[in-house]
Formats: sequence, C-alpha cells, structure tokens
Amino acid sequence: MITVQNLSYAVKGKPLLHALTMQVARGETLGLIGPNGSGKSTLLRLLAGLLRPATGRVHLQGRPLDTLTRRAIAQQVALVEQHADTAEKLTARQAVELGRTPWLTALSPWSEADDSIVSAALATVAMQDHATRPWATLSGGERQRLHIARALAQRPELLLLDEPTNHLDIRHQLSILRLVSSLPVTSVIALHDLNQAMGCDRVAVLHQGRLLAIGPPADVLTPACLRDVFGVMARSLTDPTDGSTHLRFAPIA
Ligand SMILES: Nc1ncnc2c1ncn2[C@@H]1O[C@H](COP(=O)(O)OP(=O)(O)OP(=O)(O)O)[C@@H](O)[C@H]1O
Repeated sequence: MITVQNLSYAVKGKPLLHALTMQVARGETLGLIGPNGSGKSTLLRLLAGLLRPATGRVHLQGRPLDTLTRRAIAQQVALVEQHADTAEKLTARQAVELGRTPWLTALSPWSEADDSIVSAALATVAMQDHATRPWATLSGGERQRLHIARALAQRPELLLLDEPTNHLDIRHQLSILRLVSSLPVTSVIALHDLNQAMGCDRVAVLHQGRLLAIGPPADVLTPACLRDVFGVMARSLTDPTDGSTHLRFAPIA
C-alpha cells in the first residue's frame, strides 16, 4: 500500500503539485491521467523518491519514503521514465541486468537466480531474441520494452510507468498493459490514452497540479470531467460484443 499525504512540490517557488492526498492499495493498478503539464511525471518522481516534497510525505508499506536509503527504495520501487535512456555500449540483456543492481552486494554477488530473473523479464516483453543486440541498434519501441523489462527485473513492489505505451505498436501496447494489470505488484501508470486508462482498477485525474478525482474509471471519466479537464466533448459507447465501455472524443464546437 502507498499512502500519499498532503504532498506538495514546487520549483523556485512555483507550485507544481498542491497538497495531494491519496492511497493506492497493494496490487492495484492506478491510471494517472491529466493534460500536458498537469504534474503526472512530477508525481511519479516524488513517488520514486527522486524529488523532495515541499510538504507532505509518501509512505511505502507504512514506512516513510524519506527515511529509506536509495538502495532500499530501489529494492521496492521501479520507475520507467518517459524519456528514459541507457548508455549505448550495452547489449539489450545487459540493460535489463541493471535492474538487479539494488539486490547485489559483496556477500550476495550475481547468481544464477539473477540470470533467471533477467531471462524471464526479457521473455515477458518478448525481447529474448534480441538479447545480444547492441542498444544503439534497437528501435524506440524495443528500447521501451527493455526499460520495462529492466523495471520488472528489479522485482519491485511498486512499479511506476510514465506513458509506457509510447512508441509501442498496438499489439505491444495491449500486451504491456495486460501484463501490468496481471502483475501482483502495485502500479501507477501515467497514460494519455483515456481508453487505456479505462482498463485500470482506478483512475486519478490531475489538473494544474491538483488531484481532481480518483475512483473507478467509469465513475471518474465522465463527459463533464473530460470537458472540464481536457476541453473536449466525450461520449461513451458500449461494445456490443462484450459490454465494455469506450470513449469517443470530439472538439468542443
Ligand atoms: N524543473 C522544473 N522547473 C520548472 N518547471 C518545471 C520543472 N519540472 C516540471 N516543471 C513544470 O511542471 C509542470 C508539470 O510537469 P510534468 O512533467 O509533471 O507534467 P506531465 O503531466 O507529466 O506532462 P506531460 O503530459 O506533458 O508529460 C509543467 O508545467 C512543467 O513545465
């Protein structure tokens, strides 16, 4: 469980997040949505302990994040940033092996168990056939899948993904989202595709650094909310084959 209490963040006196309070249950997938610049990446970086809040705290399984060492945080939290990159001299597999770093010590060096975890992570994102490829030769989508594999190899309790479906073709978009939902870890995913957000357990809506709403997607992503937050007209349509809800958008005339 993650508890966010009264969390604010500012840069040079400019407030970017305002007194945010929310909880994410263990195993839950929370979609984070909001227009460009609404604070999604900033919130993810605060949850990963990369930024210091101006006020408030994040608790991870009841322990304040700011009392944990970087290594202890890295054993529990994996973040895939929007513009993540990796040193170009690595192979695909070596990039995923980096995910094991927080778990290695002089007393517990690299072992076969780490090899198995890395192989499993590569297979999960269907990149096992590219394992020996130099990073520089990989496409944007292949790199994105490896960043996600690196995060999975970290075996975190909390997985933070900033627009993970960017760069991915539709098949890999669906498989990554399905994978994240099926993992037993707690996940917070910033998403721009609101239909993808419909598949999350709950959705949090950020607008101008404030948490406007949080709850089940169908309760939160209402036409009124989408008009106020994104400035678009939205209609929800029901798929006759399975009864699922899809959103369609149009500009406000
Ligand atoms: N270091 C910084 N200095 C000044 N402003 C910043 C800094 N970091 C972020 N911001 C501003 O904070 C706001 C929130 O940024 P953030 O990247 O969190 O938004 P976002 O919701 O992730 O946006 P997007 O959907 O475009 O990725 C933006 O207006 C951004 O310009």
